[in-house]
Amino acid sequence: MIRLEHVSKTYKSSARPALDNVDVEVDKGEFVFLIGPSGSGKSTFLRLLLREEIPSKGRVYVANFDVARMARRRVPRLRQSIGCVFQDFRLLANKTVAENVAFALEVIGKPRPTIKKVVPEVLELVGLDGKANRMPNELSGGEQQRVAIARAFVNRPLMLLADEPTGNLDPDTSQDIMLLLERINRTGTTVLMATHDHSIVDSMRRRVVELSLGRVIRDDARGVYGVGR
Ligand SMILES: Nc1ncnc2c1ncn2[C@@H]1O[C@H](COP(=O)(O)OP(=O)(O)OP(=O)(O)O)[C@@H](O)[C@H]1O
Repeated sequence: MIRLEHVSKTYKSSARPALDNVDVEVDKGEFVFLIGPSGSGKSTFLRLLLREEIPSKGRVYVANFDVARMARRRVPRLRQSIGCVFQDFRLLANKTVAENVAFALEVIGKPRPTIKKVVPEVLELVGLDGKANRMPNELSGGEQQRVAIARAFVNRPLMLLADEPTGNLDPDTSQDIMLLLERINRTGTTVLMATHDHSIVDSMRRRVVELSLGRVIRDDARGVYGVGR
């Protein structure tokens, strides 16, 4: 599903590589935490998968895409197969919950009857039935993140990339969001989540890939956040 082969990325303005000879393979349906201190390369890793950046060296494969080498016109197809969730939710403030989710389908040209059918289904899946007509500022942080997850998942992507999805949430709400991500993972969707949240990583005991200064320093099948620390 995801394969990085000898991937290095050095940004123009910096001497040290943000990623340094990284080899990682993630199979379909896996749930993987990407951890490491600030600046260790987690966001760069995710951006390479989306072709928001191109590696300086090495190859990046996502599904059947050779991401760094594919034609630019195919990039939207790649991005349609990847749902994204962020720390700051990134909802459209002037659209309702249902409109935010529908918008993700409108921009890829889904027919209106399909949209009318699947939006309520996905809102129910994320536990937001009854809130379809609320505006984002009428929701709690946890509810806003549920909308963002619904929007990311409504097109049934092959994988979900989550960059610090619980970073703005309290511990209980974070747990609820993790249960939801687990549920999405159980549908067969690969989940890759960058996080600093020790307690979540420790409680879930999933695969942990740890970066330090752009290198993979640990890859545990059922890891915790900090071994020997
Ligand atoms: N657009 C950019 N231009 C130059 N340097 C960058 C750019 N983006 C990231 N970097 C540098 O690359 C390194 C890795 O950054 P990255 O954002 O990938 O780390 P991170 O692990 O996601 O950090 P955080 O947890 O703070 O988000 C850092 O040294 C950072 O300063």
